[in-house]
Amino acid sequence: MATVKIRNIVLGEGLPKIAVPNVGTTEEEILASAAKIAEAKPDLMEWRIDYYEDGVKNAVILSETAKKLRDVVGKLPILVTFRTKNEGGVLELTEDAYLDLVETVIEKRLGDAVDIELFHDEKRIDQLIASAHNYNVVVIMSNHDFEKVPAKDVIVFRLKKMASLGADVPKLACMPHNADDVLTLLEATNEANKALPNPIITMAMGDLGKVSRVAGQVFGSSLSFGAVGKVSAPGQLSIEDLRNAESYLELH
Ligand SMILES: O=C1C[C@@](O)(C(=O)O)C[C@@H](O)[C@@H]1O
Repeated sequence: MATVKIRNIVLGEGLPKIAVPNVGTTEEEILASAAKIAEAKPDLMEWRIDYYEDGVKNAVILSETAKKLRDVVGKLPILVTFRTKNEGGVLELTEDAYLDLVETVIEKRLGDAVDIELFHDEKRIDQLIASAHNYNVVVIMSNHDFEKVPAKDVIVFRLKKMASLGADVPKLACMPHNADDVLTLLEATNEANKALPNPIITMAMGDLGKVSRVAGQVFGSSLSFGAVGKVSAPGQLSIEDLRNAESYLELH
């Protein structure tokens, strides 16, 4: 399997990596959470900029905060994510505003990796992926269904589609309502992981989905999101629980 390097971490090799979301809403909160997150030593910090309205509205403010954030976390890899409202995010943006914001994140190199959602204008997505690669920014492409778990073939299709568009790491999160739904997500993960050269990331959300967040080694998800303080999605475990579960379940 091909691996993907984000600064000093390698996705698709060894234990699934742990990302902690930073959901601060002001610069002060963002920097304070970053200090706590860095102290907990995850593999990566996800900066959820949809929580940071002032920064989303003003690229200068966003860049200034990004510089301070880098000083606080040192070498810790940073994934910058604007999650749209349709896919579980906090702020509403027009299609163009979303795509322009992602472009700013890439061209100002606000992080080492960027989240780009699959379901947007394909031409712009193509350009953004090309630009990210020019700027040496890793592309984690994502899709979220907060209502349900799509059919297995749909999940596999979406993950393959992301890879075919040039994403480095395809990612999908969905909401199960019963055990069958969780199995569907896990089966799709196993199938996509075998079919694709890319490391992938999947999770079922909510309490039912928790088991999927610790099952990456078995079914093929290369990263799991754990919380330091506030969660950014339902069912996220604390970083301590996630770390303990991963080492307990380690394959030898
Ligand atoms: O895509 C994801 C996954 C996630 O939704 C989760 O369920 O852990 C959390 C988000 O912050 C992140 O962008």
